[in-house]
Amino acid sequence: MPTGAVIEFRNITKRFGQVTAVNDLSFTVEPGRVTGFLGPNGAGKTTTLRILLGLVAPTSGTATFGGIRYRDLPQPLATVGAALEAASFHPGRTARNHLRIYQIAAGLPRARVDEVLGLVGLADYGTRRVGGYSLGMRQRLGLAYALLGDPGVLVLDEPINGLDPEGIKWIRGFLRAMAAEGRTVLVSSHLLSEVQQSVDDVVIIAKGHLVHRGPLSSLDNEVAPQVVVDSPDREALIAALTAAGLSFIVGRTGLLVADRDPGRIGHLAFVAGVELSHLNRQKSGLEDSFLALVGGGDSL
Ligand SMILES: Nc1ncnc2c1ncn2[C@@H]1O[C@H](COP(=O)(O)OP(=O)(O)OP(=O)(O)O)[C@@H](O)[C@H]1O
Repeated sequence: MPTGAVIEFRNITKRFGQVTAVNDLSFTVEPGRVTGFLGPNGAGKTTTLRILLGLVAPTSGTATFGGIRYRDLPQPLATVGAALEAASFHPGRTARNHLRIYQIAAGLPRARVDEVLGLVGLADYGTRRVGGYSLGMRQRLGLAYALLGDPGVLVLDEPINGLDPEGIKWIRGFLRAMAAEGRTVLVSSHLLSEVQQSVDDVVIIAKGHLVHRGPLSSLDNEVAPQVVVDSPDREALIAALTAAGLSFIVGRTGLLVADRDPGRIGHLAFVAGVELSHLNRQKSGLEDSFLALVGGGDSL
């Protein structure tokens, strides 16, 4: 059975000219667990993963597997399986031929190709040209490639993107099974809701900075916008809240105000002459905490 290694990012910074894509990022990812690497589009997730896999040089800092940088790993395919993009397969080649190329290059047994196709549910499609694959099937092929060397670490960039409900259900079980076997599983996503049912731990970044890390449950009430309020005239309500110096974020159910007292918000709206359509006190859910941590829903 493969052994998972600890992934460690230590003070990773990456600048592209004027843009600081990743800013002094440090965290570890543990074996035997699925870790969600979350943040809005542009937060720096892909850059961080590319640094981990030796595809981009960091401006400073180190990223290692069990203390070893990717490029120094004696057997990279047997240590780390990565799926960064789903689209880069030659359309005229069959899935089996794609995998054969890597299997031969890595000196793996030929039978491994059909094994991994079976593991990702593509056993019946291995002889089809990849050009005819759906996005979901290409995602699965990317996973098959990642699994070729039976690695102890899986690094997957947005693996749920483009999957249909059946595929989403499948990959959730797949990620769980991989971690249950002792692997280290790091999965990026810009949507917490997408991975919520699959992850044990979360690492959340925004604008290249770490904003939260811990077990998924640590997000519950991590940030506590306690009152949900809405109005048929939302702009007037926003103006009244802003004038009162109250901070809020725009959630799915209304404005989430960082205040514990609905009576106070109701009074404030009454004084400002703003009709309310919704007012209640709420324990913030995981998604609302996530949105608050990454700076609201605007950029999602
Ligand atoms: N090669 C590059 N040259 C210049 N800027 C870049 C480059 N790669 C990334 N960036 C910038 O770095 C920031 C982080 O991008 P990155 O792709 O890592 O974010 P992300 O969290 O993966 O977002 P997404 O989910 O949209 O890919 C963005 O502002 C992006 O425009």
